[in-house]
Amino acid sequence: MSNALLVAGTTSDAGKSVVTAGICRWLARQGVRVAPFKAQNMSLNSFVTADGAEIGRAQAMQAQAARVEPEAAMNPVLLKPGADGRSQVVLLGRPVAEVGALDYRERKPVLLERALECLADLRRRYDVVVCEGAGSPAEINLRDRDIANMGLATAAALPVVVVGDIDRGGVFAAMYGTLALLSAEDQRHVAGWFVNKFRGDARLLAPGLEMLHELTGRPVLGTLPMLPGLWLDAEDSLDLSTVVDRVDGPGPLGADVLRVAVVRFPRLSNFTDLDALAQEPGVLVRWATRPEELADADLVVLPGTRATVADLAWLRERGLEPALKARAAAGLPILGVCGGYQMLARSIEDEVESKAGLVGGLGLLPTDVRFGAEKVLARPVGEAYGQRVEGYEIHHGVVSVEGGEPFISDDDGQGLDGCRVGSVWGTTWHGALENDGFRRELLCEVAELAGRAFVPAPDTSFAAAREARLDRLGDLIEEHADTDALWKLIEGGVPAAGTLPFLPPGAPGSDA
Ligand SMILES: NC(=O)CC[C@H](N)C(=O)O
Repeated sequence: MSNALLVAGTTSDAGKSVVTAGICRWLARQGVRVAPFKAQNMSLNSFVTADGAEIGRAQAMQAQAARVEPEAAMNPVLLKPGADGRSQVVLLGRPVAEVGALDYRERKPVLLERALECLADLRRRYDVVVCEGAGSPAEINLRDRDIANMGLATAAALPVVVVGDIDRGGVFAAMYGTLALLSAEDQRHVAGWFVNKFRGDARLLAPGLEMLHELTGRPVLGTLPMLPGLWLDAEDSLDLSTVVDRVDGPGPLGADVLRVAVVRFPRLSNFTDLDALAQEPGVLVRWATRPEELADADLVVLPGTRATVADLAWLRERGLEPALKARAAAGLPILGVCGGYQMLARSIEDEVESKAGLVGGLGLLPTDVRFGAEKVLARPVGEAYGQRVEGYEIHHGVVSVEGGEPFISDDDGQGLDGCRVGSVWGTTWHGALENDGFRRELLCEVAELAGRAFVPAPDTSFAAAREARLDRLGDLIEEHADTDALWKLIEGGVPAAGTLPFLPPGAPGSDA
């Protein structure tokens, strides 16, 4: 049995992550031990595994869909773009280099080796590995050094399915063109299509699917409907409207809603922290980039960022500093998370991330930040408001606190993390807001400080909401894909030579 499959896409955002997660959940329900894998992910949304490795958030979500523990091998290479066109390369969970696009290209053969080792290891330990590609497999300028799409599929003998987004239009051309621009060797691996985000009449679509099969020799293995309001912490789209379906969701409990404005830093990271707030009935979360947009907010959140000093400079250019200071002086709530918490400090000394040296912070908390070369990756646990708080840490900057009150404490009430002065709070921990009890208490306090008759629902469970969504993805595959054909592909591996037609012209320069 081949026991693996690669899910590629005609474009970024076609829905590879969703299809991968859906296949993982479908297989897990059948009692199959399945693991997700993505050789290389470029994202600022990451997650820390139980053993302290940093991986892409999408693979952590897919591991949850598979009901297995996320681990470094599931995403061996994570690229985190920074302020200066360079990216931090995280290899097997740890940062190893800062590179520009050209130097990165040089490293790819070595990275492919590591990715192949991880994939082989997962295939030994799991019944099935569902791999996700990156971008499009037909990027003809990048094929020679590809490690995430056909470069991986050919090296690891993976059958490939290609997902196309029909909502954008042009899905048949995108699929046909994707195949036709692959070399004969690569084309051998492509075994079928997934049409994603469909919202039309299936009877009208059917002839197109048949024509595509006819034209390419490959069948459509699934036509997945658009799921409105589907929130996934995998997405890098920054589209808060997808986070929660307001029309069908429950309304506020009290007389007022609570307005949360999140400062949209250019290098925003782990904005998934806000998903839990947006899940709360009656909490309206929106982005802000101007002082006027903070004016009527009950809570302003300064979220995490990959580039603290550069994004602090951006915040100042946008004229947000006086607005934040006036808020704090008026006793209105501000919450900083990780990079946002760092900005609230008196001073930031950074020879690592921005190399800017000593920079003045917003001075809203009695704290000072010093960036260290070593990245802190941790999964801490503590308590606040008498509620358990589990979080995760991903940062180079270390905050030292001199005064105020601790925000999160250990069992004995000793400060563990964060600082609070009046209506300004900050914490290094991501994920804190996913803790239901803690989130409700914090929102109650925000409502009181902001003078709103807002009451958090007593029963919102973030974990249950996430689980329900993973189930919907499993349903999507079970109900709308040809699961028998999918299973045959996973078992049978790359179709035998000569069984699938070659579509000309093939990749430029290949001898197909
Ligand atoms: N997760 C974050 O917000 C990181 C903050 C900052 N860029 C650091 O590395 O320290």
